[in-house]
Amino acid sequence: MFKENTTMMMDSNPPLFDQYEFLLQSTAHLQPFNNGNLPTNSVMEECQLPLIDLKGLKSSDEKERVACRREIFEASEEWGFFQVINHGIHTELLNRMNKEQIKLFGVPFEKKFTSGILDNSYRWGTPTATHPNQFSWSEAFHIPLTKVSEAACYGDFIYLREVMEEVASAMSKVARKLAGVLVESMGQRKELLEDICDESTCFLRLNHYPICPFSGEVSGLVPHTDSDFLTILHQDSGGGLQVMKGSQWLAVKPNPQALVVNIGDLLQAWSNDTYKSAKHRVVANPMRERYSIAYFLCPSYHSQIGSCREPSPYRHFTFAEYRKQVRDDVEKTGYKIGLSNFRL
Ligand SMILES: O=C(O)CCC(=O)C(=O)O
Ligand SMILES: [Fe+2]
Repeated sequence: MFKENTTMMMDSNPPLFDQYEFLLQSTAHLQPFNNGNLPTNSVMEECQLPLIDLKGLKSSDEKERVACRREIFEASEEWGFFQVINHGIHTELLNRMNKEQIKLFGVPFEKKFTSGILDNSYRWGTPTATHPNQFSWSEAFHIPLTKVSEAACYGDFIYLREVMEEVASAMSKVARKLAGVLVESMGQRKELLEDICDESTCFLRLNHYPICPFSGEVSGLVPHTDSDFLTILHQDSGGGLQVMKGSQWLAVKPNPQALVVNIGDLLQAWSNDTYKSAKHRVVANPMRERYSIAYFLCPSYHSQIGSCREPSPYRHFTFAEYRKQVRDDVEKTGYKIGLSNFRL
């Protein structure tokens, strides 16, 4: 196990350059193809996502409660993405998390890779990429919620454990509250959500996007939709997150008071496509690194993902089936196909 007092070292970043170069060389004979995924350096309008004040949900005035629920519904229907303020998570906690995250990613690469820290959940680059435009210039830890409290996962990062526990619990509350509103808005009982959501499959993802010298050609995180019910994201102030609306990429303007919320594939399926699981990506940055933390609200593996109203546009499937299909597709093609594989 490693020591927390390791100073920030030049070799903390993974060898993204080598992996990317290798991909470039091994695909040099192929026709270049642009499937619309390539990032762009061109100046893009920053969009203000719908900004929802969650204090409305607690209002003693029923009209205000209804109006807030409607805003959540409409943003999920129109955008699949929104920001929330007065979400109940202290800025001070998020700042502490950010500091611990910087320390964690500052550990030498070899240690992150081999020490087994955070349940062996360290990932970097894109090992499944078969083409440079499938490559993500980033590193991450994906920690199942069931492991967040386990002292053995942290080595000497004792303080990180404390902060992660607090963040996981706070983000979980926000995620469940919002998903509950959305489930009720599609005419379902919110207890159904409580029954099928399970700590063993929910997870936290800590993302780090190192400075990238190829920022015009490669993404920080390739375009994707999330394979969950709903995601809560805290990003730093540097920007870089982009959302697909219609057929256009829009840059999300960071708001230091707000958390970003996005609908995942499973709520899109359950709502018969009323809610949108919108594609999003992170552009790479040649000047500054970026950190974010995401909480993914997921059902237990055996849960059936059905439909709020028959006929459903999708065949019913379990979360385990969905995960397996996504993994198989990525391994075979380099891409996630996602919900369209399940469309009837
Ligand atoms: O870092 C971000 O802003 C986005 C992260 C994300 O989309 C993910 O982890 O699924
Ligand atoms: Fe995502």
